[in-house]
Amino acid sequence: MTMVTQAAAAKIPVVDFSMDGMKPGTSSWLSISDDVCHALEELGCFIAILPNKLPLEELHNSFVGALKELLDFPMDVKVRDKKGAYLSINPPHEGLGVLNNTSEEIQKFTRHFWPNGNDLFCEGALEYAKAMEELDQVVTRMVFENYGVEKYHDAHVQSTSYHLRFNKYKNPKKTGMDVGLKPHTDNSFSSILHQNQVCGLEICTKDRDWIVFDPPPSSVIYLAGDVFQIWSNNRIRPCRHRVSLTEDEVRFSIGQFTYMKEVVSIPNELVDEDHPRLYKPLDHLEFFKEVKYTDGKADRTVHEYCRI
Ligand SMILES: O=C(O)CCC(=O)C(=O)O
Ligand SMILES: [Fe+2]
Repeated sequence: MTMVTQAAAAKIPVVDFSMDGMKPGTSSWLSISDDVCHALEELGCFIAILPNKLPLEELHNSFVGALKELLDFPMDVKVRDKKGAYLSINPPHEGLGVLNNTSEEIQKFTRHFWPNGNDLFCEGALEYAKAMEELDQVVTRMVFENYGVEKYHDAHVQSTSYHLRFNKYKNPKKTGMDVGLKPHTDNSFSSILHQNQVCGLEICTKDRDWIVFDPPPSSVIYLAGDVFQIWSNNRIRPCRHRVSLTEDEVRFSIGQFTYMKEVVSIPNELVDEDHPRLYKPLDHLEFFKEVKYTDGKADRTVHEYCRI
């Protein structure tokens, strides 16, 4: 295993979205756009400090606090009529997903577990999902603008579907297992992760060092997935990450993953002599129909699927 480094040279960039008056076209917007693009090209991720309007502290006391109760439901409740939404990728890991996190789906998901309702969970999840959706749209807009292809951004937003997943990792001291998730990149366009107070997410640098995600207050981590790389014709680096369980505690995390409903094609503006077209247009949903999983491992990557 490679060393986990916390050296000052290998830090995850922090981008602050909480500044007042950050509007498209302003100098702070442009400078943040540069930071976002640079971080996604170099490391495939950055830490985002969220706008103050999202009361993350409160959400921790309500919605994040309910994750324990959620993942403690008996297995038959967790798997029942939630096709594909229950998932155990590695023995210490369990995840439950809302496959299309519209408010209707989040309400349906809540009623499945709490037939008499659970407003704290449902409203917290809705508020969280909305804030992550907004963050994703700001980030993709910044990248599209930075590459001079902002005219495609509205269509991109229209084509995006958002999925939530609530993850639990059992206590490693109790199970004797410390690998939460093996190293991987996500087959999403983008992923946004948030965790309870238990660390464990690690990011792989270009030099193959692993850096621990130790979040500052009010923050999440934004990760580029495989499809972001494909869309950008290899400019954006998909973030390689893993989960190592080192603390004597149960770990919870929340992921929001974006998938594209329409075919993803590389914008012509991003193809030139220095950047020949590397990928065929990708039907992301078709990919998910064709890919086969064994023990949580896919039989092909999105890259293999659409590489020219
Ligand atoms: O739990 C985490 O922090 C990471 C989750 C993750 O990498 C995934 O669900 O793909
Ligand atoms: Fe992941």
